[in-house]
Amino acid sequence: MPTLLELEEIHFAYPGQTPVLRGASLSVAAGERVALVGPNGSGKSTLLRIALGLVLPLRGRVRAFGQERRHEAAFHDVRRRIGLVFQDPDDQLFCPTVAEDIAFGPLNLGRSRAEALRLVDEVLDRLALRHLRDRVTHHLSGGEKRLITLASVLVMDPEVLLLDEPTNALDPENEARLLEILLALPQAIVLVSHDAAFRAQVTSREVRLEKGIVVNPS
Ligand SMILES: Nc1ncnc2c1ncn2[C@@H]1O[C@H](COP(=O)(O)OP(=O)(O)OP(=O)(O)O)[C@@H](O)[C@H]1O
Repeated sequence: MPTLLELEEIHFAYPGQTPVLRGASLSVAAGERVALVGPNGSGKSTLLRIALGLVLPLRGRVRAFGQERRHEAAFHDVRRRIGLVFQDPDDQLFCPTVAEDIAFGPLNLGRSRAEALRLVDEVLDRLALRHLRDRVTHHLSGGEKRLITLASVLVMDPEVLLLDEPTNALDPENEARLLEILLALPQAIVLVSHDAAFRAQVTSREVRLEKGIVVNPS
């Protein structure tokens, strides 16, 4: 299977802080399901953000879909093809209504309003969330927001899904539904989750971020 995403020897420090990543490497092949684990604050979310160019590494290389990506412009294509479900839905949802939030990506890609709204309805039906379509986004519950962030990513039909604690705030029924949805998807997945049972069901390989580098558990 072709390698879709390759992070090589990534070094990163937030301004004024000790380095969080000190040579972390991770590669993801088409269709692969990888769990990224590690203690709180070990840099898992940071590594996902680096994959999309939301923060730029101090050293190291990001290769996506066969090309090295260094500058903001080179990441636009990456963000269309790799979808990140943020740990905090409030970082992702910013439109007045659910439908507008989900339509934002397709509209941004130049789809017509009618076409974007058709895609919104399609993804909401797929996730059994049609009843939330016209709700005010910031009035949704934590779990509902999380499911809508997933919808806003799936509507773009990305080739790779990066999921940062996707089960946070989900009740058992919605967690089971999320699991069913993920298992039915063809995409490669990188899953950050502290929930070992959920990881075991979704992923087939586990890597650990420890002291700034990715190690494979023995
Ligand atoms: N925007 C930021 N500015 C400064 N420091 C940050 C910022 N974002 C994260 N950090 C710090 O960088 C470190 C790594 O954070 P990160 O969120 O990547 O860890 P994580 O492994 O995803 O943690 P968790 O398991 O708690 O979600 C932490 O010490 C965090 O406090």
